[in-house]
Amino acid sequence: MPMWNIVADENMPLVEELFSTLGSEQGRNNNQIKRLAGRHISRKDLADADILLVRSITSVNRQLLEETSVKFVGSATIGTDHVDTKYLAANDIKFSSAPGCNAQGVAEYVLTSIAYWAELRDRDLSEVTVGIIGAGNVGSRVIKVLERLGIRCLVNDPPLEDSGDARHFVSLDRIQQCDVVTCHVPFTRSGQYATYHLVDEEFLESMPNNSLLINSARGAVLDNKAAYRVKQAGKNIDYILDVWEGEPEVNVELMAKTLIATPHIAGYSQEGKIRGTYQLYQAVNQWLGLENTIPLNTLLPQAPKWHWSGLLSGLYQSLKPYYDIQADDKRMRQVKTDIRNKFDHLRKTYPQRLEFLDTL
Ligand SMILES: NC(=O)c1ccc[n+]([C@@H]2O[C@H](COP(=O)([O-])OP(=O)(O)OC[C@H]3O[C@@H](n4cnc5c(N)ncnc54)[C@H](O)[C@@H]3O)[C@@H](O)[C@H]2O)c1
Ligand SMILES: O=C(O)[C@H](O)[C@H](O)COP(=O)(O)O
Repeated sequence: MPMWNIVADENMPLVEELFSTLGSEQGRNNNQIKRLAGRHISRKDLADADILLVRSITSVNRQLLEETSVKFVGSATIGTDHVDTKYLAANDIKFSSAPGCNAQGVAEYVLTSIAYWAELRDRDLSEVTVGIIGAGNVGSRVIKVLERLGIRCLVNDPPLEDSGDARHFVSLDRIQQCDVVTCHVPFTRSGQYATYHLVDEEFLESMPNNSLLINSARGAVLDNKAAYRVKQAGKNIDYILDVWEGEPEVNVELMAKTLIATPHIAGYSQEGKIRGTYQLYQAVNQWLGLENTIPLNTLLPQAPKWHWSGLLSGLYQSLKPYYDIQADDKRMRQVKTDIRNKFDHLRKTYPQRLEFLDTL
């Protein structure tokens, strides 16, 4: 008899290595692990499941979990907008996500994006100001990387500011005036700090000419239709977009107007995915009162690291051997038709990418 019935997204690495013998130190047998495509996990699949491990494409809610035996849900992601946490709490289902797991990958994506834009548009990064919206795990890391290179950053994060965080924050109006704006907020539809369409037509119109907007948070943080309209009306602004409103749908007209377009892979470093699964392994162990017998460092690849030189000129060319963001853009643009159905495939077959910045 298996000890635990586990259903896991097919795109999550190391689930077998970490979960199949979980509990075996207590004399229990192998657990049963069923791998499924995240977008198609159904209530039927979970009838006998104890543990459900998902990524961001599985909507976890009453519709999925009612009348199943699931007692633990883990999401190997930073974002949790696909999970109805209130429903889980009300039904005594333990929930855990993986805060910060792929923050480094996103920070490296943003750094490379800015370096690419600066090279293409002949901008001197020592004279550029970057506005960061959201200074949590990802935003803070972006700030650290940019400031270490001497790039000026301004930060907007009203929830942190209101909580008494001592860092210096600026208003959203001030962020709009920056040369580069990058979004690192969770997706929230309601409440005092809702981020739905936080970057709207008015915001984009207020940005200076020759500026850059990066969205690697969640698609609907940027009003995609407004972004298209603003560009179509002739505004001189560049977009680098990793996330899309209504994924796996992609607004192809907007995509045609982007400098870089990628299929929600900003955080897709190998290490980020491994950390995501590992954080769930830790959470399940804690839930069951078990020790973490497998150390994380035995699972992570040893990647070659980029040398911080402090030199801003030629930055993109020095980063490119470590992360080629143009290749990611090309993969997405090669999809000429029916991108909705090919979006998940692009993500599933994403080439291995390793983190190149050493400890910050
Ligand atoms: N593209 C990707 O591959 C990828 C990878 C990782 C995370 N993400 C997205 O990035 C988001 C941020 O990740 P994180 O780890 O930094 O999350 P986090 O929770 O650590 O930080 C989010 C920050 O945003 C702030 N915030 C909330 N509402 C705000 C508002 N209205 N205006 C300004 N700031 C606001 C919060 O106070 C917090 O400091 C995630 O929720 C996820 O949606 C995307
Ligand atoms: O929130 C996150 O952690 C990221 O958006 C994550 O990389 C999304 O990847 P997915 O779970 O869809 O594979």
